[in-house]
Amino acid sequence: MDEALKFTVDHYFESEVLEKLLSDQHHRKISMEESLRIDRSFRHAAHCFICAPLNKLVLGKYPSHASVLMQLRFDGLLGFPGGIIEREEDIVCGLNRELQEEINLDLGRFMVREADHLISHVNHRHKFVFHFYSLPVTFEEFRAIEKQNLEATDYGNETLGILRVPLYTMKDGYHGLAAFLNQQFVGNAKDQLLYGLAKLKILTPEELSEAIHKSQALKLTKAY
Ligand SMILES: O=c1[nH]cnc2c1ncn2[C@H]1C[C@H](O)[C@@H](COP(=O)(O)OP(=O)(O)O)O1
Repeated sequence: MDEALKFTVDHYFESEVLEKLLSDQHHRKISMEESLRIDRSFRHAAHCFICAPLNKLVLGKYPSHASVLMQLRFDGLLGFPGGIIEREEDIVCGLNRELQEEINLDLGRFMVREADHLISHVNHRHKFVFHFYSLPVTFEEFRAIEKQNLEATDYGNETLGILRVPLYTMKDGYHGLAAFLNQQFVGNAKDQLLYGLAKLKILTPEELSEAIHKSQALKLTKAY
């Protein structure tokens, strides 16, 4: 990523304005190096932002430029596929193992690598470090990943199905991404979603700010 964009994205996520909007104040950004030196009483978990480029008019009129995969968990919350890393396990190995278990990712074809790391957060209250990675694929590959999900070991138990994040905005300025942001997310998954969308240049910081503001301003008035 070029330095100018990196500054924009990081600056955006560290700005006081966004800090007030982020859903969970208990997650503090931490570098991968620092997280690996953290007290052994902390657990590590890793989750993955699987995305593909897309040029589609949803419902024939709302432009959408990417597909991003999330899942409905056993507890009714939305999150990304991934999970807890075993004590002696390498983080990327553990993440690939979890992806195989949760969404039946074909590891012969797709594999998350260390270079795909996006951001990590530490939560001192729960003694957890959360690592977030990306897996950019083509749209055809994304479709193949979606189709294989039904055969996952965890499907119907820990995970209740995958979904595509609505990245479009409908005529009323709310339904689509802004409304989606009012769903219930596990941990800091909502902030990870916003971060992934910005870092992979799927949406601009301005588009994200707009969606966040609309999600909060119109939450009560737009319910069906
Ligand atoms: O998508 C997520 N983003 C951030 N944190 C998440 C996400 N999904 C779950 N979590 C949290 C919840 C727990 O504190 C840990 C581990 O949960 P989970 O992924 O359910 O772990 P297992 O599959 O049981 O290994 O991460």
